[in-house]
Amino acid sequence: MTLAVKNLKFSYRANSVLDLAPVTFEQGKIYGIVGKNGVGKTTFFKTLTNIITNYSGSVEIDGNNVKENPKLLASVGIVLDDMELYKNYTGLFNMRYFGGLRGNFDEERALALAQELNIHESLNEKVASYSLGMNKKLILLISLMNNAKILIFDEPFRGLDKPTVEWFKKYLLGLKQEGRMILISSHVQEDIETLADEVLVLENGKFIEKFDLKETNQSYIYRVQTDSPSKLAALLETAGIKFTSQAENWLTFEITEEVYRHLFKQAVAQDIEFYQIKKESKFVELIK
Ligand SMILES: Nc1ncnc2c1ncn2[C@@H]1O[C@H](COP(=O)(O)OP(=O)(O)OP(=O)(O)O)[C@@H](O)[C@H]1O
Repeated sequence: MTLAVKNLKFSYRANSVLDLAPVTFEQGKIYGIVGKNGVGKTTFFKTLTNIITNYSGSVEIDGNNVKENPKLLASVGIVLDDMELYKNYTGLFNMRYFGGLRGNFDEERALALAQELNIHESLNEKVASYSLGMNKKLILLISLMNNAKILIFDEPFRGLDKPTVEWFKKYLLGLKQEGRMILISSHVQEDIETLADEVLVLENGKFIEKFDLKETNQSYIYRVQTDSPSKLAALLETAGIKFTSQAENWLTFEITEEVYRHLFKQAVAQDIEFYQIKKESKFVELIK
């Protein structure tokens, strides 16, 4: 299964938000969609799922146009931050209602998932009485319960407690193994780094960079605070590695893990002490 976006353009009145070159997403992969606040990540997800339809260009699932064939969205699950549930009804009502819209609702599976998410005991209470986290869990449950082949998550971890985030990350990796396609946005670098196979950086309406996080020889940005900045600088210069120096004896440079290991050994041999080491994927620089 593929999800293809072809020359998608969208504006909120005079505010042009998306103007994308063609891009294709494949099954069995997790894609991180990242960018600064307000660049259009949520808008992008809304265009993929017919929440916004007045765009030009096309969104296609296996070559079929989603705007013209909304039934294709039966294979798509989505979680958006501003998603509204029926607050004056119970969690169970919402689960059955949204499940029924799909036509392939498996209540047993949904209840098992509710148990894993630890909201099964609250399903008979009105959603209005739910905490923010419980509300988010119910939205997650609704997106996951239909066995969707394509899953879209806009900031899915916001509002969840740590154990649920850990559970959910493992669950997502399991879904990927099963061959689902997952698109996820998060402002938390670590979430993207631990989950995504590929990261697409959105800026000025376009995906300006794509990073393959599974590439074995990728380089990272290292920041090291050391007791001997001049000795470390000399080491880096000898190795032909460009670096910049910052206040408080921090040095920043971009190298692969293998080169870093070698550099670290050399530093130890020369009695250079590293007080603090920070390692970041390159996409992080683009969204600061
Ligand atoms: N309903 C709307 N009407 C008009 N403009 C909107 C609307 N929703 C979003 N926008 C604007 O569209 C742009 C993209 O917003 P969007 O919410 O898609 O960004 P985002 O990347 O998801 O942001 P964040 O990281 O803050 O969640 C912003 O300039 C925003 O102000």
